[in-house]
Amino acid sequence: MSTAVDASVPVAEQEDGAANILAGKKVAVAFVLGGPGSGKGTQCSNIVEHFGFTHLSAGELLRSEIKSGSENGTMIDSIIKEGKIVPSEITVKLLQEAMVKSENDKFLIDGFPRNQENRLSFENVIKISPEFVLFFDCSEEEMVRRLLGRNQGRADDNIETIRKRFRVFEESSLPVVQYYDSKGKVKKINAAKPILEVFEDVKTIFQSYGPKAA
Ligand SMILES: Nc1ncnc2c1ncn2[C@@H]1O[C@H](COP(=O)(O)OP(=O)(O)O)[C@@H](O)[C@H]1O
Ligand SMILES: Nc1ccn([C@@H]2O[C@H](COP(=O)(O)OP(=O)(O)O)[C@@H](O)[C@H]2O)c(=O)n1
Ligand SMILES: [Mg+2]
Repeated sequence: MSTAVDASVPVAEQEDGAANILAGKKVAVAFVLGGPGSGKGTQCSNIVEHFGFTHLSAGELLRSEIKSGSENGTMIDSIIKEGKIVPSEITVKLLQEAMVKSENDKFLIDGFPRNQENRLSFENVIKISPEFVLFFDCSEEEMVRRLLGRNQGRADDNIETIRKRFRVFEESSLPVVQYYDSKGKVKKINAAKPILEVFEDVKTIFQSYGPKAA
């Protein structure tokens, strides 16, 4: 995979690999990872309210793509129903479009990167390193309970697909968390607690992070 600089994007003003330029502006990104049902979306909504980030959920972008009747929709739909991971070029393109369209310069990218291919594709195409990675740690038993009670009409919130998603999470997503941990970028949160208590810990991270995230 090429790591060459894309000439259409201004040369990045790297600050410790963290801030970067997207369509001419400096952009800060936090990745939000954790198993299915760990509370990523719930906490992202709270972070948006308190810290002014734009929330981009990779899963939501893919579900909108299905609904829009795009030519990839049928393929994405069957991958999600199998609990597998959609090819990175599709997901990264959707994220890139959403970031370019946004007026904001601070993004929470939720449910991404879900495997090493996702991570490398984002690095190569968008060329932004995350400021940090929030990792929501929760037991499978609790995550199953939450997913079966979520009631959002999702085609993948059934016990058969949930089991598959847990295996994909262990095999493909945890290595991404380990990769960022080796770079000292992971902020691990105990996500088994009630929503407001989890948010207290999330707040501490964003508050101590400094002006860019405040
Ligand atoms: N800390 C928590 N305790 C109990 N239920 C929670 C908690 N966080 C989220 N939930 C609920 O669990 C379900 C899954 O949460 P969600 O934020 O969609 O998780 P994810 O995006 O990680 O799959 C939702 O119904 C949500 O209201
Ligand atoms: N980076 C991503 C994110 C989601 N997805 C797909 O979308 C599904 C739902 O993702 P999600 O983030 O909305 O799911 P939750 O972890 O929030 O329950 C995943 O199980 C994958 O099939 C993907 O292929 N690649
Ligand atoms: Mg979610």
